[in-house]
Amino acid sequence: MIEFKNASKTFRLGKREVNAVKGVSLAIEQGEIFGIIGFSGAGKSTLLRLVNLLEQPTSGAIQIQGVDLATLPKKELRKLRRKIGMIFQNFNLFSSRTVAGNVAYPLKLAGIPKKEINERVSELLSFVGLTDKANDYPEQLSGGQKQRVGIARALATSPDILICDEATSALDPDTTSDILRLLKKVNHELGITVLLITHEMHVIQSICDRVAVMEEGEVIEVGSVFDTFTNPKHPTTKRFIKSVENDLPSAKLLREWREKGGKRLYRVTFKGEITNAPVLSQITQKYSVDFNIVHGYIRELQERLFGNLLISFEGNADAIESAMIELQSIVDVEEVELDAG
Ligand SMILES: Nc1ncnc2c1ncn2[C@@H]1O[C@H](COP(=O)(O)OP(=O)(O)OP(=O)(O)O)[C@@H](O)[C@H]1O
Repeated sequence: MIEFKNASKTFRLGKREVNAVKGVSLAIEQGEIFGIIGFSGAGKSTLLRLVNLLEQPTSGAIQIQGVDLATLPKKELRKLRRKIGMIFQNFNLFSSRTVAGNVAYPLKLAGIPKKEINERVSELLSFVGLTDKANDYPEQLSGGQKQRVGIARALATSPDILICDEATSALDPDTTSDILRLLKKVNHELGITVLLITHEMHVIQSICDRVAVMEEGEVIEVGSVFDTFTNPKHPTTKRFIKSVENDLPSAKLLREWREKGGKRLYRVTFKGEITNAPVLSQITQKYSVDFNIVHGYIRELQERLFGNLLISFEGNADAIESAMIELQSIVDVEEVELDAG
């Protein structure tokens, strides 16, 4: 539905060129929540700004529902922009307008009659849970409430797409969760495609269906959130995942484990149904081997389970090897490289 076709954007600063977006090809499907993650300067904001032509691509194209934005006459482009709502990290509300006034603004611009505007505004404020704040001014609101106004305003013209530019980065963790829940509701109940950028992996983990990882203007990895979390390919993706999933014990815990005689550690990963099966106990019993879970977690990602456990085995070396071979035929097992320390 939103398609980047080999899109690039180069900024010229005097003699210097900044290649903010380099040959990005991505297709974002209608109705999905798609996240773009990257460190500061990776090119995320620039990529977003190409979607509503706030920036023109230097080369390549951006298509929405098959229409190349660059070919649209001004009037058509204005019409299309109304179908793309946008929310921002710093909310961008009009401080001189009330909550209702902010939400009404895009409807006024679109020339909607006053009575209709009033009805739509109260419907939107009820949707975002701010009915009682209609006559307040932005400065009287908390950050989370301001973002709710931003969302109501972005939804006013019934967009097909909602673009979120670091929408939760200025909010505390609880408020972030509330806003992410609201974005999920926007997607589920209104069928709106949500395209968000963030530098926080937990945002991707909590609401996205798919994720693209950006670095130095390029998309270096793209896939479902489940696949990306359970099988990240690029080192940068791995770094992002480490920020939410600590998959190694601390040096202190490892030292204690070694002091108790621990030598070899294996990472066993379970995906989906198998997470609920007693695989470990059955196989270790069969070969009379003991096992000890040193570290790990089991998570629900996109309604599927994913387990990542660090395990040490005790018993006869041949029996451990046989158990390991059988285990490897069912789940992923790899020995963890431990530094000498
Ligand atoms: N209007 C501009 N003129 C010149 N350079 C720009 C402009 N906008 C962005 N850049 C440069 O393009 C690169 C990508 O910036 P961009 O803001 O898209 O990254 P980002 O991933 O969104 O980072 P952040 O999270 O810090 O906003 C950076 O090097 C930035 O300095």
